[in-house]
Amino acid sequence: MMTNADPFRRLFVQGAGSWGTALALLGLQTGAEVVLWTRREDHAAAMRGDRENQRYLPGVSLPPALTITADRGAIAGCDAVLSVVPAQFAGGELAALREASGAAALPVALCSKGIEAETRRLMPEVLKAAWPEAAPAMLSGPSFAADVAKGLPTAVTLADADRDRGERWLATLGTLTFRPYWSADLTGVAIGGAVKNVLAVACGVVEGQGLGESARAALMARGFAEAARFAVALGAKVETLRGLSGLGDMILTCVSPQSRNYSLGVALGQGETAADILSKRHTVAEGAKTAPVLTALAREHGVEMPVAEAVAALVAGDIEVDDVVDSLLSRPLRPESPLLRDKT
Ligand SMILES: NC(=O)c1ccc[n+]([C@@H]2O[C@H](COP(=O)([O-])OP(=O)(O)OC[C@H]3O[C@@H](n4cnc5c(N)ncnc54)[C@H](O)[C@@H]3O)[C@@H](O)[C@H]2O)c1
Ligand SMILES: O=P(O)(O)OC[C@H](O)CO
Repeated sequence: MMTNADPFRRLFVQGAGSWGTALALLGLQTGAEVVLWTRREDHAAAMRGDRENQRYLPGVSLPPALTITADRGAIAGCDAVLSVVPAQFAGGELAALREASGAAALPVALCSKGIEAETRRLMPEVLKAAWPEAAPAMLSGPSFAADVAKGLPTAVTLADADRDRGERWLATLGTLTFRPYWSADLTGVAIGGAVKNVLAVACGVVEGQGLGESARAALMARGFAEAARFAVALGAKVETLRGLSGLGDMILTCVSPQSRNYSLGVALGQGETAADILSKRHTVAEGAKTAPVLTALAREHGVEMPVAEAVAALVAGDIEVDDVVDSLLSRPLRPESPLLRDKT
């Protein structure tokens, strides 16, 4: 137990991809009753039959205590929700769950890392629009589902503007090996998680092009600077970006072949097209959908984000990979001071 706060007792986990499944198992470990919801009945039936999520988290047993369902009505009696649906589907799924709950005023921890393309909303704004009665929290940080499911040490940020409710989330999810740290800055946590996916694609491109680790480190540092400028422009705290959900997750995702976003970048760097790569996968690489909406939002706020712009152009197929590298390398030389300058 990490805190003396009362944990939530019955969790509804919305989304049975790899991360939803790993988080559902964490909830069971801290003693909660957990309902794992998937949108497809055949997926629910397969998981119930196999006691394994073979599609998204193979090799991990799902204990009998875990309730697995495709029925949103199972939210009845739950006292908290973890929403783990890819960012582009989160709004619709949250609205449907609100209806199933009878518009209940439940705490909802948003665990997706992206920006809704259609509305340019960050995840807390998506929740507010879809389910205004819900009390928002954000869970984000360096954490591969497979690592968490194996019980490997992991630390993340849990943001909730209400400290007491935040402590309840820490009590609900914290274990000896999974360490959530509280923050009040939901906007900063939402931005860190969304932007790091885009930067990871860029770092993968550097790897795919064989440009070397020095180039990748430079790109990470410049990418962090643009992420921090963007976050400050949207009212987030720069220290949040320096924490687990910002810099921490960027370090993990920008160097690891285990990352879907980094792997997408590697394939782009090797000359494949985004359309081809994404059509072959059934898992999400959130950075592909986030890059264009991120750059649009940045322009709206007067923040230049050249790394994100390059990723957006590459994913859209508007530019060749060689030209992306040339454009990044040919930017003018000038003082570094990344956080003092809001326009490059
Ligand atoms: N996997 C991780 O290690 C990890 C860690 C932290 C955060 N996240 C974040 O969690 C979120 C979910 O990712 P994941 O890795 O669990 O997904 P996944 O790639 O493992 O699985 C895909 C998920 O998308 C769902 N999906 C696909 N099409 C859909 C649709 N039309 N409507 C609703 N849902 C649909 C599937 O049902 C499945 O739950 C993402 O935002 C991701 O960035 C993932
Ligand atoms: O596989 P990725 O790139 O979606 O990254 C997963 C997690 O977000 C890492 O923290």
